Amino acid sequence: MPILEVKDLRKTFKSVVAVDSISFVVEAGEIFTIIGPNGAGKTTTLEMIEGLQSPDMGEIELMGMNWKKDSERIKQIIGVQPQTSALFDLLTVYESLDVFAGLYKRSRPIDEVLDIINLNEHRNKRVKVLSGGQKQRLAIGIALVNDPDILFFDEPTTGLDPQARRNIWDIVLKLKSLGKTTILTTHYMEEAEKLSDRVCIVDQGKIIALDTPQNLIQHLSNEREIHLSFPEMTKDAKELVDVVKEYPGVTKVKSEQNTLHFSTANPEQSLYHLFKYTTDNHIEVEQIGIKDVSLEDVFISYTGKEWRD
Ligand SMILES: Nc1ncnc2c1ncn2[C@@H]1O[C@H](COP(=O)(O)OP(=O)(O)OP(=O)(O)O)[C@@H](O)[C@H]1O
Repeated sequence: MPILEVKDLRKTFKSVVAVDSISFVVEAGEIFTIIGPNGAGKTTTLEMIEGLQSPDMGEIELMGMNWKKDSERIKQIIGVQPQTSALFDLLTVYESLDVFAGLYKRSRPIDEVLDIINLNEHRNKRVKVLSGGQKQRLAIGIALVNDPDILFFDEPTTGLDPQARRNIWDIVLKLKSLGKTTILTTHYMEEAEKLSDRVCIVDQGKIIALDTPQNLIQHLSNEREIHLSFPEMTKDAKELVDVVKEYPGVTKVKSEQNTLHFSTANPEQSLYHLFKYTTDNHIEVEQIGIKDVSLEDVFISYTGKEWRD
């Protein structure tokens, strides 16, 4: 059952079209990620759904309700992670959650929230002494105090180190196991790929692709990047550059130090020929690597632009 439906959403700021006819449906229980480069329109889209900005055009339905008629009821069923800069430095972790819990009719016990965000042992610490990752977890906790059905996290891991980022991923997955629906934005392709049930890639205010990470990757061409390194670059190994160039579907062949790199649209066939050649010619191979296709490649293929975190 769809828990959120967004239809033809549009928002402009003077001459800037921030969001340009965006439509999608999110099913209950999904982790739905909106990913895109800086200025793509992620935050504006999220804030319109959260009721913080009003669209110029389009419709938003949250569990069959809309902001014009049902704003008080919608506020009870959604959870929005505040910016960490909006936290109160002098309150403790527990007090911060307690203050926000007081704003709602429905609530989840604060001890349970502390368990979910893994901050139980820091419950009596003041916000100002928390690390960046702990502050983000507290901000997620604030989104949970009213036990909402739908959660919105805007770039919850930006600026965090890899471990702190993984801690946030664990929380998002825990929330999924509790039956919550999460809509998040991110700059990080790896995050979108690991966490999401479906990914919505946006660029310049428009959706350029929307599907499961697996489908997005599979629909891309079969092309793979392969590299082969040798203990030493013998004459035979050097000649491989010219040999590999002739294989069907092979492009971008180059050799760097002791490694041969190439792309191929026929990975199985190219590897078969390559191994036969190295065996027949007694060329010793040290290491072989095949780069997985990632969401980053999907972005590049749709937009023709490089992806930058
Ligand atoms: N209040 C505003 N006034 C004027 N322009 C705005 C405003 N908010 C957003 N924009 C512009 O709208 C476009 C989309 O911005 P938005 O913040 O939604 O992108 P984003 O994908 O969230 O980017 P980032 O990853 O940098 O946060 C950008 O060109 C931005 O400069």
